Amino acid sequence: MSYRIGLVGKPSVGKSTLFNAATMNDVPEGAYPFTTIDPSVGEAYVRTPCAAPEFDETCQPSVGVCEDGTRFVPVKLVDVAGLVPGAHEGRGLGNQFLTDLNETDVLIHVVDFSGTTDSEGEATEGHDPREDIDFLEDELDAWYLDILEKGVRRYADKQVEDIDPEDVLGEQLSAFGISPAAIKQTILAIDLPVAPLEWDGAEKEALAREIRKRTKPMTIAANKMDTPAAQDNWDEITTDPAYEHLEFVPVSAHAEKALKNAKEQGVVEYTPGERDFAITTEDLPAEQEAGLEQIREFVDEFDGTGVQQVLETATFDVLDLKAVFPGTASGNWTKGPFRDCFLLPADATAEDFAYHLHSDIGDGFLHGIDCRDDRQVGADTVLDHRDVLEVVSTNQ
Ligand SMILES: Nc1nc2c(ncn2[C@@H]2O[C@H](COP(=O)(O)OP(=O)(O)OP(=O)(O)O)[C@@H](O)[C@H]2O)c(=O)[nH]1
Repeated sequence: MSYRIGLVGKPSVGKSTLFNAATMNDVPEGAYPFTTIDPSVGEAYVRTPCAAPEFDETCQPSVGVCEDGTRFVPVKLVDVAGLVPGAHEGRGLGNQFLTDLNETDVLIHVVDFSGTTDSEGEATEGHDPREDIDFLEDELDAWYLDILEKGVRRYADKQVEDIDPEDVLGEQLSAFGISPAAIKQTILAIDLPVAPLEWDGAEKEALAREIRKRTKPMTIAANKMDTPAAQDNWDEITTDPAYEHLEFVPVSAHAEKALKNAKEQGVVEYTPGERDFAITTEDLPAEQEAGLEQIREFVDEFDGTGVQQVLETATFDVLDLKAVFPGTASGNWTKGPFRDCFLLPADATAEDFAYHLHSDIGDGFLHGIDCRDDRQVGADTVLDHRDVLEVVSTNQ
């Protein structure tokens, strides 16, 4: 399976610019594992240092690319259109928006930090980006609360059946991809009794918010950081204790798009995510050169355009995934070295990895081999980021 990162945000914050910049990659034709039919789903990449050089191998990626020892691992990026602003007028979030949202594993909320778009996406000045951050969180919480309350009512009706509360709530909340066990854990984590009929309004709200945070983790792309107003907002908001629970990444989607365009024209050499690029043409029009020099100042100050960085924050920090390479301890690569690199949950074990590679392995898993030191690895061993593992099974 491929993880899905959802891009959300009100109109005119730069969602399309970010989506296009992130999915516009010069990956060789045919390397795509799927063809894009839905224009709102694209392939983006997250970077991880390739393991092949440590093994004196030249990798042959089956998907994505490897540039100068940096592996670009595919993730799906979904432009979740239709965030309806103006909930204060009672409109709330659109149904399609909510349906699409449920298909994502993590969200990047694109926020216009320049404050030049109002809550409806119309041009303005001095709009406080905090309003947009609060709006989305509050709306999502209200949606979760609504479904949680339905679950509590169902539990009240079913009480005579001697059924566990988490099972009833789990069924009601199943679209959010949370198991009954995880619901119980969440209830206990915020010190509530596992007794829904005892919860008051504030307690239900707190639980809905906690379930939302766990099932729809979010990072903020502070976009349009190439403007002075955005930089002032950045200083204020990222030091505001009310927003400590969120990760913020400074982004200029514009700069990334411009660099990718220039790369496509053969005007610059640029590896996505790098804090530098080289102009390779001598007779650039003065205007374009000045534009690129402005971008150079930005990427130097902010350590890149932020587009790669926000994808990687969502993947590795917020969703807490790790990249694992299938390997061979003997050095006999039947299909070419280091073809694959997979993203797995933080708690994935050697056995989980075996199932990921061979869904038909059944109970044939014997053990793994850590290819760096040839050590045998048991089924329950939790893997580390960038492990290189051979799977040994009875099927071989
Ligand atoms: N200064 C600056 N402007 C940007 C940046 N990214 C996007 N913009 C501008 O913001 C405006 C809106 O960008 P879009 O990408 O169309 O925004 P959107 O969120 O997709 O808007 P909708 O399609 O209406 O949902 C355009 O004028 C962009 O050029 C950025 O990083 N910096």
